[in-house]
Amino acid sequence: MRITVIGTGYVGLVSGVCFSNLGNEVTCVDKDKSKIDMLLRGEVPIFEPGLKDLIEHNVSENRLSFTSDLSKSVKSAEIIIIAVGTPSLPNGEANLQYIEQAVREVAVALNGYKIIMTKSTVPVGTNEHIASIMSELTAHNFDVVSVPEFLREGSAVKDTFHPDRIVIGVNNKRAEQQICDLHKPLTENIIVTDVRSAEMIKYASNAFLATKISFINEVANICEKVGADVTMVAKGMGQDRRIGPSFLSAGIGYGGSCFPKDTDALIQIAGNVEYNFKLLRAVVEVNKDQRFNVTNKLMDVYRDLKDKTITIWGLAFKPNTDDVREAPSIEIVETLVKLGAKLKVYDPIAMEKFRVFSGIVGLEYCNNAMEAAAGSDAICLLTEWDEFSNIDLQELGKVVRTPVLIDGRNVFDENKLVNSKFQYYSIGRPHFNRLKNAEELERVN
Ligand SMILES: NC(=O)C1=CN([C@@H]2O[C@H](COP(=O)(O)OP(=O)(O)OC[C@H]3O[C@@H](n4cnc5c(N)ncnc54)[C@H](O)[C@@H]3O)[C@@H](O)[C@H]2O)C=CC1
Ligand SMILES: O=C(O)[C@H]1O[C@H](OP(=O)(O)OP(=O)(O)OC[C@H]2O[C@@H](n3ccc(=O)[nH]c3=O)[C@H](O)[C@@H]2O)[C@H](O)[C@@H](O)[C@@H]1O
Repeated sequence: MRITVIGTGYVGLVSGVCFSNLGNEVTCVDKDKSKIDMLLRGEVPIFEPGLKDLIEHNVSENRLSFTSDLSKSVKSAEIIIIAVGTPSLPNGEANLQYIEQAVREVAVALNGYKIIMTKSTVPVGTNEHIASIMSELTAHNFDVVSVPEFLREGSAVKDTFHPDRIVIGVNNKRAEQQICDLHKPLTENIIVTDVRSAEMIKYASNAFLATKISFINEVANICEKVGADVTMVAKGMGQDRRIGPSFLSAGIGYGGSCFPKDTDALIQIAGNVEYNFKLLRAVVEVNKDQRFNVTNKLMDVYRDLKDKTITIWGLAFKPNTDDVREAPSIEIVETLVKLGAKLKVYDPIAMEKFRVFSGIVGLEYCNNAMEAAAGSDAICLLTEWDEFSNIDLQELGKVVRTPVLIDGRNVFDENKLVNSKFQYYSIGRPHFNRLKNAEELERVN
């Protein structure tokens, strides 16, 4: 098959690599020329484990190429994959301007029957809207198919090559056959639905995962008050096959380019048909509050943060990515700056993106975890990079000014902390919170 992928973000690049690796001839297109120039130079605009090698391999086999010439690329393709962004509008609704623009450009370039396969996350009814834009601008035949993407950043390559399932929303048998054939080498678990159901499956899946996270975070907050350990609670719950163990890690809440925007969008989709999605509204509200768990604990220890040196370990919204979109770190750092703290920050790969994206000034960016901790009055761990969980706590204890460790992701276990001098606070594990305030800290130091 000859395939054109429009958009070289996570979804576009990883799909492009996947389909070329399966033997198809794939061209990835982006209107952002700087991204295409980088890709042509052999650089990858995003950090994603395994992606660079796969791109190199498929380019060298002449199955994968990059261009900013959408029209030419569309003309030579049989399948056009739409993978452009669908960010939030101020009211939470999905902004479809990039989709509409891309579709218009595709329609104008059409030179015969093609399948338009939408991988971007789009509200229910959007693929019908895409078909109507196409019909207005071209006399050629086409089919529009919804194939929502379920990859996670940080494990995008693995998720794409070994998906739990593929959902194909399609209203036409000929297109169904071609798109099923395209995906068959990846899994036998292909679920064919109507287009609207496929669009809904994507939002419902993300909303359900976000619900699990907010649920366990609320349980964690209660655990702190009743003296239970949320990690034990999650383990005990997760062994029930009806519940499952995943997405029950309590912490500082979910971030990223998708859960926050997709939960907001689903609330709006419901609102547009006069349905108040009360449960999902609560999920979003719980998530917005949860990030302040870290700053609240810091305030419990110090009451006043003026002139205190606070270390931030981790800026990315999750490990193994440099993505900081909607990362809880942004609001936490902003809050601490407002409270007068002096901040030393470190992330293994997301610092440059954080600097540009957050626009927060006056931070000291450090070269490694130890350097960031030197002279610190408290370390706040916000992203569970291995570099942090593997740190030598004895050495760490020697470089900090005051040994306070606030673990927003519950990465340290009790055994590791026993012989360290750290006052350790985590999420939903109250028996770990060994000391309560600055006076007590001064007494032990
Ligand atoms: N990032 C992720 O992990 C996942 C994202 N999704 C969904 O996939 C979609 C894409 O997300 P990302 O890959 O994160 O995108 P992104 O926002 O990182 O990149 C989108 C790219 O599309 C390009 N673009 C926009 N309009 C264009 C046009 N007319 N012609 C050519 N290029 C154009 C932009 O320049 C940009 O490089 C979104 O709807 C998102 O919700 C779904 C699953 C996972
Ligand atoms: O639509 C999307 O873009 C994608 O959104 C998520 O993927 P992603 O945002 O890349 O990463 P996740 O691993 O889901 O993590 C999202 C956030 O939830 C947090 N999280 C996750 C799991 C958990 O138990 N607890 C928790 O706080 C993470 O720290 C992170 O901030 C979904 O998992 C993907 O299936 C989906 O395709």
